[in-house]
Amino acid sequence: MEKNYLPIAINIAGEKILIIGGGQSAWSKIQILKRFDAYVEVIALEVCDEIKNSDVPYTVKAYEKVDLKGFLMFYSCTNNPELDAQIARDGRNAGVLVNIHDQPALCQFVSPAIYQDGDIRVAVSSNAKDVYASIRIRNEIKNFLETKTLKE
Ligand SMILES: C[C@@]1(CC(=O)O)C2=NC(=C\c3[nH]c(c(CCC(=O)O)c3CC(=O)O)Cc3[nH]c(c(CC(=O)O)c3CCC(=O)O)/C=C3\N/C(=C\2)[C@@H](CCC(=O)O)[C@]3(C)CC(=O)O)/[C@H]1CCC(=O)O
Ligand SMILES: NC(=O)c1ccc[n+]([C@@H]2O[C@H](COP(=O)([O-])OP(=O)(O)OC[C@H]3O[C@@H](n4cnc5c(N)ncnc54)[C@H](O)[C@@H]3O)[C@@H](O)[C@H]2O)c1
Repeated sequence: MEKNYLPIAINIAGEKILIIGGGQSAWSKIQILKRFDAYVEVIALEVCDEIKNSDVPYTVKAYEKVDLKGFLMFYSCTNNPELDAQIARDGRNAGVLVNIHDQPALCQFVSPAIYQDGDIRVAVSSNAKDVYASIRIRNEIKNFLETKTLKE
């Protein structure tokens, strides 16, 4: 069935979120999740310096299905399509929400482009069809809201 993403706002403060992979894609995700106070853990064969120098706990190991246990959701950033497909299947079987970096066909949820001003959040999604449109429209909304605030 064709994907049809419901945009929701989910509380992740203190929630356990797993990142599989420790490269720059993983680091980008971690920074966003930490802004929203998630409890993030990483497992990866190799971890980049940014993660090593952060306060995010990481384990250097090969992914195993059992690693998913106890997490609300996870992001796979392994850059390995075969492994990602296996991880996506494991996530569904384990009932843990799956995001596979830059592979919307394998995702149960995707991330919108966000504008945040305190408690106000605007999220723009293209149903994972055109991320560049999402970013452009988010920027237009941001400019509109910031100009409006300046005039008030
Ligand atoms: C909004 C944002 C949120 C976030 O990541 O948290 C986000 N991508 C961001 C940045 C970004 N993404 C890409 C670049 C270019 C540079 C690069 O190549 O790295 C940059 C720019 C950058 O990195 O600065 C390329 C890209 N992204 C995806 C694909 C695959 C595909 O489209 O098939 C390709 C290759 C496309 C191609 O063919 O060129 C896929 C996805 N990107 C999504 C979200 C989800 C769909 C959202 C929706 O519904 O519209 C989804 C499905 C991922 C998911 O959520 O699983 C974040 C905004 C940062 C901000 O706020 O400014
Ligand atoms: N935001 C982004 O997405 C972004 C930003 C800047 C640059 N890049 C570039 O895109 C390219 C890809 O980056 P990336 O981070 O997606 O991939 P990467 O290849 O850098 O990292 C993949 C990670 O997955 C881990 N991994 C692989 N197999 C594993 C297994 N079986 N078990 C556990 N861990 C495993 C590796 O150890 C590594 O940490 C790089 O050149 C990067 O510099 C991406």
